[in-house]
Amino acid sequence: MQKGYLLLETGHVFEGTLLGNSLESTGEVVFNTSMTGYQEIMSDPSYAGQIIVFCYPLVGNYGINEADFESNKLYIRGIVTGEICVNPQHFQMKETTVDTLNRNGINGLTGVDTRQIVKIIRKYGSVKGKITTNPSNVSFNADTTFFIDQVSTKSIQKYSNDGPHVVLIDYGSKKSILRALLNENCKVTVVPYNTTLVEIQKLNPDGIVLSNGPGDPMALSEYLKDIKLITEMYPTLGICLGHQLIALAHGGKTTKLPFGHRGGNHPVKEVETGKVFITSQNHGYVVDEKSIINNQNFHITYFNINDRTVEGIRHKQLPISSVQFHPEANPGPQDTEHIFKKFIKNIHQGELTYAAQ
Ligand SMILES: NC(=O)CC[C@H](N)C(=O)O
Repeated sequence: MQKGYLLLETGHVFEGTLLGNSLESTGEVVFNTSMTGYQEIMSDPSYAGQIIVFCYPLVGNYGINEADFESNKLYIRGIVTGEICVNPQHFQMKETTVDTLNRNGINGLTGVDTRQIVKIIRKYGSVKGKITTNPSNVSFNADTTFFIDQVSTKSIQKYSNDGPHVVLIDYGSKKSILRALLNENCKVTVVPYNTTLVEIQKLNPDGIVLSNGPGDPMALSEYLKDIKLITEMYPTLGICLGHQLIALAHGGKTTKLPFGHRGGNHPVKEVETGKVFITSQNHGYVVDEKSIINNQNFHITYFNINDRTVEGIRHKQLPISSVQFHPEANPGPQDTEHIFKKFIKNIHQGELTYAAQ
């Protein structure tokens, strides 16, 4: 058992026990309020470069299995827990959480009052932090890594099926998005984030999905022109980062939330029906409300009940829609699975819309 520390750029220091076999790592410290789903959270590529503080006091009690990974590799910079279970039990379990951290060279710290860290992040906003063995090492270098390059697929991946052909643009897509599309019988082609408009046209898709992904959506500004054209050619669904990119491509704006939404119980209201859905979320940026209200072509379809931020938008004429939350769930509620069904319906109706132009 080695002593370790979480140092925050606010000057706060937390002492705990080091997990994993990497001795030092730095990243944006974010908290997740989900009570379960640590495996999906740790393997969600949208967390690339971040240190995840789990609010739920115990992590690891049902181990890690083969089925629930959201990516093949872990891209996080570390986890911080109140308690870690070193002797988990579950019939599907293949390894412990600490085994997974070690296998991926990821750092961790346990035995820390994570509620205190959450209070600090809520007070100061998003903060940088460091997991280290040396509590006096308080320098924080600016991290300008472009993570999408690391998390996106390097080559085109094809999945055959009988339904409509969907091109999934991979900015660090969770596996659950692919699973949800295959579940809807879609033939899916996963393409790298920098695939050009012409290359996508050659694939002859029936619809496009823009995936989730890490970092500031503005880091992809050079691709916005192509994204706008693609969305105007094919029925499109954007999820999380994909949603932010659609908004930006069509003249909207994004801003950074003080400490983000990360958890499995975020209530969103559907404007059209007044229905409330409980959603799975993981984002630090958000589409600016005014920039959509002032946009002639888009309207807001969902908003967050806790802070009234934008949770979904739709084009007024074309079948382009996007959501900030995660309809693919995992972890978290599956209440918004119907978003995928609506998208497939849009694809069929979209054929008519585009043919009429
Ligand atoms: N899950 C996501 O796609 C996150 C989108 C973006 N990186 C954000 O933090 O807002």
